[in-house]
Amino acid sequence: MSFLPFDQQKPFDFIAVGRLCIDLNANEIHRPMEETVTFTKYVGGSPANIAIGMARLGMKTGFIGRVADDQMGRFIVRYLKNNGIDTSHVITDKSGSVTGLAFTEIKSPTDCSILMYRDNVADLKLEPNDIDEDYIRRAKCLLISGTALAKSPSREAVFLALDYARRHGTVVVFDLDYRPYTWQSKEETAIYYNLAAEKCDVIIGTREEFDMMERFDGQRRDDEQTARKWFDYNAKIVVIKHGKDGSIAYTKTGETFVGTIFPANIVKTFGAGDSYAAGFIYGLMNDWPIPKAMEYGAAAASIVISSHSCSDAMPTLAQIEQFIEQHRNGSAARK
Ligand SMILES: Nc1ncnc2c1ncn2[C@@H]1O[C@H](COP(=O)(O)OP(=O)(O)O)[C@@H](O)[C@H]1O
Ligand SMILES: O=C(O)C[C@@H](O)[C@H](O)C(=O)COP(=O)(O)O
Repeated sequence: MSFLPFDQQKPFDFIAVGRLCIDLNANEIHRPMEETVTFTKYVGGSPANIAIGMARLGMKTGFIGRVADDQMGRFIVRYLKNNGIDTSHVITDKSGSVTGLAFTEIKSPTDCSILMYRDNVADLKLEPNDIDEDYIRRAKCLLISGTALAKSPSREAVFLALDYARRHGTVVVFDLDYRPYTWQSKEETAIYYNLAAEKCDVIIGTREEFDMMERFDGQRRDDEQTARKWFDYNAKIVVIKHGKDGSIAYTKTGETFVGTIFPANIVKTFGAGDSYAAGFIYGLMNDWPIPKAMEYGAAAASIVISSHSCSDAMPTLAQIEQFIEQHRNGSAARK
């Protein structure tokens, strides 16, 4: 059964809007940042990672965003192009902004953190004028990520993209992607996340991210109550991720699907959510049953957390299928 109206006539499968950054992942793992001296540079930023994941899975993918007018910005654009991603709407910001950097600290397979350098970053300079209505009209699916709502003018640009998507029947997926350090206040964060979520068809987030959105609601919701809230707006599917405890998906039509995980030789925990999103959205776009989409998301996540990078480790379809085959009895999504 089809949950979402992906318009097969549209030439682009997937367009992401928002953050294009750099990850600098510690080479000397299992030690604190203070003792780390070398890093490997990768393209990063949650929506960039998801777009790369979708392109690796064979989807015709584009990106709307701003990069700094520097070597890092050019590195990002080149990497996207090399991965077959359309960069016609990736704008070089000329205001003197810089590329956002995420230094990743890998203290142990379960104790990882990210040190972000995000002052005056190019990605948050995205303007409403950068949002091309026709480009969004030509996409089956638009991905927005919450961090792009943290500041103007990027915030207004995202809301405009949302309006264009709704006007033209482009399915909108919201990856909550909550990064506290990008925001000024808890109130502001919850307000803008909720305003955006009202307009989205699919909402994907961790329990903690949904808790942040519900902070001022005066009631504590369980996963099902959280999902139901969004079905009164535009959502058809809500996915709540629980790290190593898997994920749970709810549909507006009343189904619940529990997704378990695959084994992983964990190098670091970040990248799980982005790779899960790519595998899951790919499945939705192919009209698969939701448990199968969740299985591909979980497999992609295990592959990425078993690797050093997020973007560069995004698997192809063949890699996911081979991985699932190898771990056939290790995971299942059940109704
Ligand atoms: N330790 C783990 N082992 C195997 N799979 C994991 C592990 N942690 C996360 N995953 C997979 O990645 C998905 C998303 O992870 P989660 O940590 O909840 O998201 P995020 O990275 O956005 O915080 C999970 O639902 C699960 O499928
Ligand atoms: O999103 C960023 O700016 C950093 C990412 O590239 C990073 O590697 C990461 O945190 C991935 O996020 P996750 O998939 O939600 O763990």
